[in-house]
Amino acid sequence: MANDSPLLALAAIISAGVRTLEDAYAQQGHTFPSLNEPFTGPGPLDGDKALADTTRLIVAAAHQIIATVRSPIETFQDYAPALYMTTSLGFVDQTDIADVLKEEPQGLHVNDIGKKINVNPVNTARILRYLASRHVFREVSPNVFANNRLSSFLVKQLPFEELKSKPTTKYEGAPAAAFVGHMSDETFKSAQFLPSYLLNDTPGYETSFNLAYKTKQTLWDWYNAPDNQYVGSRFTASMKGAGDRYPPSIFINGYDWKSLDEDSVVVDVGGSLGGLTLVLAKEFPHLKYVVQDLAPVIADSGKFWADTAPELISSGRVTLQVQDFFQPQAVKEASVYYMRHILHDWPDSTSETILKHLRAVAGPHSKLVVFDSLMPHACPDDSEGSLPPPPFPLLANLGLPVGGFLTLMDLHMLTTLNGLERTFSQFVELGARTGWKFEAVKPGILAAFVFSAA
Ligand SMILES: C[S@@+](CC[C@H](N)C(=O)[O-])C[C@H]1O[C@@H](n2cnc3c(N)ncnc32)[C@H](O)[C@@H]1O
Repeated sequence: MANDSPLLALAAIISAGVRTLEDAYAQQGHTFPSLNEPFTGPGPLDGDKALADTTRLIVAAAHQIIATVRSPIETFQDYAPALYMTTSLGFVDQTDIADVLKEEPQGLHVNDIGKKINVNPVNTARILRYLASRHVFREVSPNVFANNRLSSFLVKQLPFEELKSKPTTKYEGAPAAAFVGHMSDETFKSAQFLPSYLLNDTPGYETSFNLAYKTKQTLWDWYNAPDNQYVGSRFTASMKGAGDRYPPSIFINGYDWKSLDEDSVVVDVGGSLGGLTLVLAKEFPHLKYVVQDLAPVIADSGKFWADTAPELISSGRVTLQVQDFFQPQAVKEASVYYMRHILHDWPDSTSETILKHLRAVAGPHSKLVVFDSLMPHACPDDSEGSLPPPPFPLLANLGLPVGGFLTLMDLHMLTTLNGLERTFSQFVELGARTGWKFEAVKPGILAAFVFSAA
């Protein structure tokens, strides 16, 4: 019986999902994008929610089938040295190889690549072959490499050295490269210290990042130090890329913004450049928005708005404001204080301080809207906001594409900031401890929690 066999059931999920994808593309007169071709921008079906769900099921099943059929030793030979993926991608970022190959659709010999990036060609080939064997780049003939769909995503437009020497220049339009840089540089160094941090081998440090860099500064203060402006800007670009990945419907439907009166004031707490506010301001032009962040970020934000929607600044619809979470909140009795990817950056004690500052100035009708990941358990769970049970025999949190990503982000938060991705009850309890009453949650790839000040 096919469905009694986990392997056959996994294979069936994959083949049914692939059929759905192929049919959907065929109906639109397209073929599914080839891995061999460079990425040329979002495809016509990229925003289709049902197809995104199908893709997640395929990835979950494919990953689980590999874990099932592969011998355990081979799996650990893959998992334990995963650091070489990180370092190889970091090398590509620092040497601009994806940019070098951008104008070379037929590929370039490693001797020529080596000359252009000033690195020994034999070693360059070793890195590129490692990546090509994992579907990043393509070895089109011996020692000749070309961009493919994945590697072309790392094109930056500006060379690494130029980005580095102009601290205010961001990785514009290259969020994947910014993410790779952030992960392969300060994160990679910090993660090595995670076991030591957890075992408290070297007491007195708040995070693995602190231990790695022998600093007492938070990651935020460190980013804002004059010597680290480039890494800080890179992180901001990476954040914007992560934010832009989310379908706007999460934010538009996450709260009943339409119900707010004309000129109601809403505050993007820790809004970075203001990417989320831009989404909301376009959809709900009747509201007044305040984007708050630390001074260097608000300086970058000014440039972002000047480039993208200067009319919203000049009309006073959007205001940019320097505001530290840990100082009394300047905007009193706002209709909504909203925050995306903020609470996961901080441990409970600090998150409480942030929320109490907001509660102290909240009016009786103020709401708090928190957009953050909702951490699912890896086992079945019937708490509010939890995922619907997936098809047999997938992990309850779907493994790699959902639970895998969220647990990765959870460890990333722990490593760099001592933050955490929270479960449903952790969110509700955090609200209750700070005077914010849980009202509703809309689950999804990013959950929207609504709390009231009442
Ligand atoms: C993970 S990012 C999220 C940014 C934005 N909400 C988004 O979703 O794109 C966290 C933001 O918190 C800001 N931040 C960190 N410490 C802060 C503080 N003490 N006061 C105000 N903002 C702070 C950072 O500068 C950064 O922009």
